[in-house]
Amino acid sequence: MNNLRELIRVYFIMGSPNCYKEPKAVLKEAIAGGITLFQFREKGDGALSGAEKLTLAKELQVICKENHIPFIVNDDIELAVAIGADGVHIGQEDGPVKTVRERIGDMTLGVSVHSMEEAIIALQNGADYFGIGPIFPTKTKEDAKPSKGTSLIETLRKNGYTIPIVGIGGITSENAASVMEAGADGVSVITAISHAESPREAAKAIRKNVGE
Ligand SMILES: Cc1ncsc1CCOP(=O)(O)O
Ligand SMILES: C=C1C=NC(C)=NC1=N
Ligand SMILES: [Mg+2]
Repeated sequence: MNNLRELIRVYFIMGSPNCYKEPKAVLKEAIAGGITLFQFREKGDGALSGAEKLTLAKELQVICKENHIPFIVNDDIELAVAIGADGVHIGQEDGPVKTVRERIGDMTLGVSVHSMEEAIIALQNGADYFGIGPIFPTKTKEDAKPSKGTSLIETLRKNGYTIPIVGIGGITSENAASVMEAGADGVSVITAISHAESPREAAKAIRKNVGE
């Protein structure tokens, strides 16, 4: 994916457990509201698996394709390769970055990092962007580490790391600007959009506050 730094500006992440309404409808509304990138993250209580997960992934991928929004898959490398996703996002527990990079070729590779050490190793092994968080408290990821604010983003930038960075965790239209001011290139959001009365209005409000 080219111009990844711009693409991660309003990075919506969602799976069926995060939606009150039909996931397809939520995604269409979020796209109408101005998200710039989408990640399919089918995880947590009630998450689909097997054929149902594959079907939903393909349905959401079609919606993204029709709207020229790149489609990223969380965790499930084999799914990403099988459907020709634009990229994958992995956490520290999803295996060595090097192994994943060898498996996916030049697909975009996002890595969650929680420390300078993890960031340096991920960068050396081929990460294209970092997901850093939780920035603010979140209930969405039950095994999330404690929220640590924007300190790691600021430290990376102070030390001259220019890799694209997206903040994640408890981000809303109210606090999104502070994540950008800390040096992030974008914000990743799940429930502020997926639980909104109007996902379109929620995405629009976030987009407005992170700059066009
Ligand atoms: C996947 C993930 N990683 C760190 S926090 C988080 C959940 C973010 O969800 P929300 O935007 O609803 O706080
Ligand atoms: C845990 C995560 C952190 N960051 C991003 C962008 N996606 C994730 N799934
Ligand atoms: Mg993971």
